[in-house]
Amino acid sequence: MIVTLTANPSIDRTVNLVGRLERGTVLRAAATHSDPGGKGVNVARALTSAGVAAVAVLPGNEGDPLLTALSEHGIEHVTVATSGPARTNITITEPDGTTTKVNEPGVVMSAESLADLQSEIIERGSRAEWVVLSGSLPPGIPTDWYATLVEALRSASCRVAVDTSDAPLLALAERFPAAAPDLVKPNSEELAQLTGADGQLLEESALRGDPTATAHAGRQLVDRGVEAVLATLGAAGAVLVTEAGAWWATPPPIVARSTVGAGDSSLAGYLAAHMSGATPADCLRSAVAYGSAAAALPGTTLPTPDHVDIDAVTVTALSSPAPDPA
Ligand SMILES: Nc1ncnc2c1ncn2[C@@H]1O[C@H](COP(=O)(O)OP(=O)(O)OP(=O)(O)O)[C@@H](O)[C@H]1O
Ligand SMILES: O=P(O)(O)OC[C@@]1(O)O[C@H](CO)[C@@H](O)[C@@H]1O
Repeated sequence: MIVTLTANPSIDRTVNLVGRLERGTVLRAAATHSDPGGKGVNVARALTSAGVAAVAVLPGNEGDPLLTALSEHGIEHVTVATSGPARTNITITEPDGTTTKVNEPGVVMSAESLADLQSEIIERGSRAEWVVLSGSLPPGIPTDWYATLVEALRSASCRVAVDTSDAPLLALAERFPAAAPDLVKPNSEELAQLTGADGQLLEESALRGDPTATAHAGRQLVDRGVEAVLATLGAAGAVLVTEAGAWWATPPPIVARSTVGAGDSSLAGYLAAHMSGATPADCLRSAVAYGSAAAALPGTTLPTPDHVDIDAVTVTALSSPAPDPA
């Protein structure tokens, strides 16, 4: 069983524009649709479609449209009461595929709801193979909460994966190695936040065929206690770094329609393969296959195994980046 935590879930409202996004004008939408969202929710959705048992833990009150949508999608979920309905995050897509996203801050979480959420995760973590801590933290949650959770889950037998950004990510890294997870899934920007690298350069050099800088940045985190770093690089695929080595996987050519949820699908693909006992290289292959399948789908539509072409992904072993002399 995989338990995902989404402290800041959302309804993802996608608006497909007829033309280009022009600031300060009235724009016409060709179509709109809504999906249940939030990073951990997306991971649980993709895992469920892949036939891997998953439960999404999130704040939410009975009658919240997000919970109704989760039930309609057949996603197992557990909620703790909170102070209001889930936020709505807006995705605006233009006909050429350009995507603009506006995320609300989320519902303020009381100390009581936070304590309930923490107990739920720790209790469920003690019976799970993996706990996945994903996404931003809503107002009311201390920025170092993920660090606290990772440390609290140390005594449980589960593995812990974290996918977050900005202050919660930096607060987690400040408490490495005590709070170093089994897996982190930064994108290029997040890897840059953690290591001081230039995120755009990491992606650009991988796109030109050289992922070495990403492997070196990932190695810095392994040296600080993280067991595996799955660094996703958009169209350039992803790099996996562990103590044992580093690998780069590139996706098949696709027409990207919406990358929203691509990172979450990558994480789900990695975990689904890991649960089946796959090698690190094959976990990476599955991550990139799921990520690129998601990027080819509209809005926050997540891939099912039918969308995923594992064999179309190319995996290359990289010469192992040396440990940081510092
Ligand atoms: N343009 C693209 N072409 C092919 N694959 C892509 C493209 N964009 C993303 N992907 C796939 O999706 C994975 C995750 O993408 P990315 O690095 O953008 O994650 P992210 O920033 O975490 O995504 P999210 O928007 O979900 O937060 C990549 O590793 C790759 O497999
Ligand atoms: O605001 P956060 O928590 O950082 O990200 C939330 C979000 O953008 O992440 C998912 C895609 O990864 C979407 O479903 C959701 O809207």
